Amino acid sequence: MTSNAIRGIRRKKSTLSEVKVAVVGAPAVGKSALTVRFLTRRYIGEYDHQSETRYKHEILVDGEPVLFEILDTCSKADDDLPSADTLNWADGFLLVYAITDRCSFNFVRRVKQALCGDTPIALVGNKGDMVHLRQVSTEEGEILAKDYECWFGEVAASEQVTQVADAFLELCREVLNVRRKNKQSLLDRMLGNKNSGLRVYSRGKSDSALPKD
Ligand SMILES: Nc1nc2c(ncn2[C@@H]2O[C@H](COP(=O)(O)OP(=O)(O)OP(=O)(O)O)[C@@H](O)[C@H]2O)c(=O)[nH]1
Repeated sequence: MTSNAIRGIRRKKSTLSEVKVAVVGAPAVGKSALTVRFLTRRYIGEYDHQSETRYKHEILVDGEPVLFEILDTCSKADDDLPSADTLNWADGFLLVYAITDRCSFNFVRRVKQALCGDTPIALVGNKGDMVHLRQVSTEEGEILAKDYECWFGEVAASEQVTQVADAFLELCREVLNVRRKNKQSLLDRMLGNKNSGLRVYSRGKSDSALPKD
């Protein structure tokens, strides 16, 4: 292997961002269907699992290599919110409800209340193919997302590939953005502190305008 190739691999490894995402929502909203759709592009109608599942997946997001860790959570009841471990583990949350299930919409609101204010989230209304059974309007989803200042989309894991991937990718972008901002503000604070003893002097018009004595 050439030294250039080795350097390339080293660079790639060192720039690989890790993003941990938890997929949360009420029972049977399609969390597993969405996760498997994103990871494999396939739809698995009946996905029987009794506990949460964790996946690792490497992809390019806007040209940047990202190691995605996805936690497909498993809620057993409508009042079964994600554990403190999950809340602490994830960098971002895909909040999923089913447009056919009003209770699941209320569920994501309760989850949001349990999160810190600036936690990256994306809001997904799944089962968009079942409009005849709709209980939550698109507008309600949009209003909630506006309130949360987050990405929102209605999707159908059963029929769509790109739209489902978009939800995960948008969340990933948000995690990376927040990370960059936090890094920058930390840097600013450090530099700000360092410079706090310095007086900024700039020569300008005001110099000559000062009264001379
Ligand atoms: N029509 C329709 N059905 C869907 C869609 N997504 C999931 N389902 C169905 O909804 C049911 C629940 O899907 P899951 O993916 O197991 O849901 P889940 O949220 O992971 O369920 P739990 O892990 O038990 O909480 C299954 O019967 C799926 O086939 C969708 O987009 N459209």
